[in-house]
Amino acid sequence: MSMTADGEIIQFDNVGLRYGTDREVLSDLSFTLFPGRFYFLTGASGAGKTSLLRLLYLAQRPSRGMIRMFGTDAITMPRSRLPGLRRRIGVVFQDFRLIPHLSAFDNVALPLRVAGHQEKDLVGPVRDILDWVGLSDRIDARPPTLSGGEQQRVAIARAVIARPAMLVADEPTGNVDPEMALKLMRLFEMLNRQGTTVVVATHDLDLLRKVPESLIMRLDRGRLSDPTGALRYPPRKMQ
Ligand SMILES: Nc1ncnc2c1ncn2[C@@H]1O[C@H](COP(=O)(O)OP(=O)(O)OP(=O)(O)O)[C@@H](O)[C@H]1O
Repeated sequence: MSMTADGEIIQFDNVGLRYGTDREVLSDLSFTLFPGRFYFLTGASGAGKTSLLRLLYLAQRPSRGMIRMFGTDAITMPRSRLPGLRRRIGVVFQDFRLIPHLSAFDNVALPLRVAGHQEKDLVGPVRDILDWVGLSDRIDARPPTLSGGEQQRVAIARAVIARPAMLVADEPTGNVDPEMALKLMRLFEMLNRQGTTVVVATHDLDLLRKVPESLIMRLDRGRLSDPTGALRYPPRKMQ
């Protein structure tokens, strides 16, 4: 049974974001994300997708409004709680952001080492997850020697090695070919079926059709709409 099986995982209430003194790039965002669901965030370039994801993975504070995450008020909580909360969120970027001089193994092991896991305890899980993304024969390879699709699979393995409750991906298929994009979506779907809440930002509308059970959030110049009712969808019954 997942720790987050009940209630909401994330709640935004009247959230706004401006950078410096410019106009707001996100306005009046009120929505709830429920555990175990698969969300797409769509919208034109500049609509604010990356900004919203940065709020979701706690890389950015909003200028106004309330954000609750995993039952904690993310705005008023002491800063010392931030790392603990962040550890429950895995992040995948369009440009992979792997550490080039570390092997695939060491890139994936990093979150566990940072969290203080013993070497003897992490070798098995890291090998298993690299096997799961289909890279058991590239464990010692450094990122610059891997293809885009291989690098993105290392990045996905790194994002989920610590078993996050939520996986956030910002245009994860932007730098891979359509066939690999489909494979990556299948990995996200598999994680979702195991209970991970998934949020994928993309402007690729074809991708949305690849995950029929997904819920769609649309950003238009910083404002959200929900063509499929994603924002008020009830939690899926846990089996
Ligand atoms: N650090 C920043 N400082 C100032 N303005 C920013 C900053 N980051 C983003 N913006 C502005 O905020 C708006 C939304 O940008 P954001 O990157 O969130 O959109 P996006 O939907 O992800 O776009 P894209 O698909 O092109 O990446 C844009 O007008 C952008 O110029």
